[in-house]
Amino acid sequence: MENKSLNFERKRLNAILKTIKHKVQKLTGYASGLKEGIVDLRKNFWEDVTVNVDEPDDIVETQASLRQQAELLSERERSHGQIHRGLKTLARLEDSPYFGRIDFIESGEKEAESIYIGIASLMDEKDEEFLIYDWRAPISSMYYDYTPGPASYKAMDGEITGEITLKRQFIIKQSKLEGMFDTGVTIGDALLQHVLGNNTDTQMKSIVATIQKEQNKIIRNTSSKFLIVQGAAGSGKTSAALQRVAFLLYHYRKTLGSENILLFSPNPIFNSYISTVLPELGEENMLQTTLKDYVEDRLDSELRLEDPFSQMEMYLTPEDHTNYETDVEGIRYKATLNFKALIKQYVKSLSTHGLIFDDITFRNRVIISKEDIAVVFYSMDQSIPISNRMAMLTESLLEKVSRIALKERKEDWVLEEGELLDKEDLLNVYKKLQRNKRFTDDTFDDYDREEGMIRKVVIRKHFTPIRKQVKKMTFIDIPAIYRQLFEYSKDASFDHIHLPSRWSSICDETIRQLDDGQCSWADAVPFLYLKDCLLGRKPNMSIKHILIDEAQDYSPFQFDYIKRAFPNCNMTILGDLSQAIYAHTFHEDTLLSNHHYSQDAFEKVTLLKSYRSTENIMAFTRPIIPEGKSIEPFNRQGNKPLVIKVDDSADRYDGILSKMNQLQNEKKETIALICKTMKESRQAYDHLKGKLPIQLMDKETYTFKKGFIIIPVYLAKGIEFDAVIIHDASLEHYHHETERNLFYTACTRAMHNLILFSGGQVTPFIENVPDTVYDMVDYRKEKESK
Ligand SMILES: Nc1ncnc2c1ncn2[C@@H]1O[C@H](COP(=O)(O)OP(=O)(O)OP(=O)(O)O)[C@@H](O)[C@H]1O
Repeated sequence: MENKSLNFERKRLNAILKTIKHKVQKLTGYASGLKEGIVDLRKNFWEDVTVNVDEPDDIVETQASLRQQAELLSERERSHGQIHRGLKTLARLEDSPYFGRIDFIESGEKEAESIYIGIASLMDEKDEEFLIYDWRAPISSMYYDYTPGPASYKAMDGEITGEITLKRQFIIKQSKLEGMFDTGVTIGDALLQHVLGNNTDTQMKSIVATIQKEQNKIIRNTSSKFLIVQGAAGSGKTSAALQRVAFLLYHYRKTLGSENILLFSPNPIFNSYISTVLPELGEENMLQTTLKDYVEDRLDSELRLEDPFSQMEMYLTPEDHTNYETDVEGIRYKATLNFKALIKQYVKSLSTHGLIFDDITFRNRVIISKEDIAVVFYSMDQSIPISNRMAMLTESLLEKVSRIALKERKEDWVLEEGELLDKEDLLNVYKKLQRNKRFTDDTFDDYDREEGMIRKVVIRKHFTPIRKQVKKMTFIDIPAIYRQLFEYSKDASFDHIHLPSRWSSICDETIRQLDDGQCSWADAVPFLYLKDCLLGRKPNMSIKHILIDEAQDYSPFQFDYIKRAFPNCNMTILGDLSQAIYAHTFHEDTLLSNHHYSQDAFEKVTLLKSYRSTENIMAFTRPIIPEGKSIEPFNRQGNKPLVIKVDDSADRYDGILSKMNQLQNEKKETIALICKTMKESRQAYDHLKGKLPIQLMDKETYTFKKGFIIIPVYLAKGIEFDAVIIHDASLEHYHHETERNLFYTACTRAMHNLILFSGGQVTPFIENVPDTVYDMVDYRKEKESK
């Protein structure tokens, strides 16, 4: 019976491959014909256009003829593009045409239809029947949602019900059927075991063939404006998010393109880590940014922006900082909506007084003084919002600048400078004169006119940049206004706004940094918020969907800012509270909390099953966090985690070196030594660099290679490795409650092996881990016994 099915599927696969080959041949034929046509059309473009500009009628005709020719060309180019994309899809299908099959009898019908599911649809040669359904098609959803038995799906014209009589999975690689499983449970363990048992890569893979039911809900959700996903480490949040992008691009293909979707990712390495998933699915990548890049773009280099990772280093190395408590309290407070309320209150006060302007200068001379600007601003109707008054002020300053420019044109220096005009400018002046000459024969007039034109050119050259600056509203000194906020609130108290206990010192420190031209990461979004309140802001309308990964690390203020910047967007927000590692997220209200969405349609999905790590590793990591009990491991066995106690640094690096080599011999492809900070990573690198080919990852690293790497935990967010070695899991290193999530995040990066080195007593974070689930050895003793 089994052989019969296998033979049947082999035969069918061969038939499908034949169809694909035919289609490839046909399309390649079309493509080369079309290409020749395009080349010819481009070559002969002007020959086929009737160009005649003698009479107005002829000009209109010429324009029409040109337009027609251009349209013809672009239509052919479009078709060529489509064929090219079609060929690419066929090439992907040829490699692995489908991964699933369900046999479905629709209610009222007698016979089951076999539905084969792959990464794209394929029609038969007559274009009448689907040989393969795209995994995103409505009917395909049953594959992910149901076991054999009653099933239904939502079609265009309503709910279709029926029964699944067979559910089958295939492993097809390089056109060969390598495996086949009939499954009783949702996307059975066999295929998932197979996929997860493999080594990982430096690039994430799509999970299209093994999407789980709970993940499918996230991927296909089209009803919520805010979809919030709280998912355990390794539960497939990022994987589901990327599949979701592919789904949305398919579902809304007429209105949504990859350029309308923006993903906020935790760091640049992550950007490259996930960059191949969508192309693997035949889609273009969405736009990607980090919050740091997004913010930096908007700061206009007014201030030097601190890197979030420098803030992180500071947070994790209290011993290196004198004002540690104050700094951390400042970071936490500036992350809150309380601080936003304080800024709002401050902006209100600026409506009547207190705005700080800059002089507008020209040739080292003040042409409009800051005092005059303030007078104009504050003489406007105070009921008009500040940002609208700023727009009116800009208009009035532009007019004033034009008047000054006109006056300035008569000055002697203008003519002097006119003599120094470059050739091109002079040529333009003469050409213009020449054009005008047909109207006059008077050479005196010409002389005056030439001088006038030269003066105009000189003035325009000088005043264009001034006008540009005025339009950019650089006459408002935002850094000074932001600085003034701390003077304004330093010793004040407000009725409804809470201030932290060390507020006065926080203000002093912030003022010191701003005077130094520095904007701390904690101040970045508040600064931009103030800037927007004063200058107004054009919301981004081209982005229609935003995804925020590692969302637990965003502060409420940062999230609020993103929400306002993209008011029309739907959002998918994914995170794990147990992996919140930033100073501002510890014990703070993060954007995974429901109340951020009280006024908006939102839905929350919780993912509890985790797929990344073996069951043995999960038995070790789950007790580290309070919520660990509810996380369900996926049944996949491996080695027990190993804790190695070392006495000194020589033993530590000896041990790490030997474990790394051992893991490589066991064919582990990505082996990461994870440290708490960058400082620690550098020290480890200095010890190991000559001894094995190891890559040190820092905030400027955008990609990583297979083999050995050293990385601080915060840069490893979202990424995974075959084997993880924790550089120092001692009590001394991880004991603050604030470091628990960091330690958990580090351990949960491991897929197959987890080894922890500890000098002295081991971190108390593993005190709830039963000692049966891991091995502990003393490095020295073990070495001596060998
Ligand atoms: N349905 C699935 N089929 C196959 N593999 C899966 C599936 N879901 C998750 N995985 C695998 O589990 C691992 C973890 O997935 P992913 O990185 O998306 O999880 P995450 O929730 O974003 O993790 P973290 O929060 O720890 O960064 C990846 O190797 C991914 O391929």
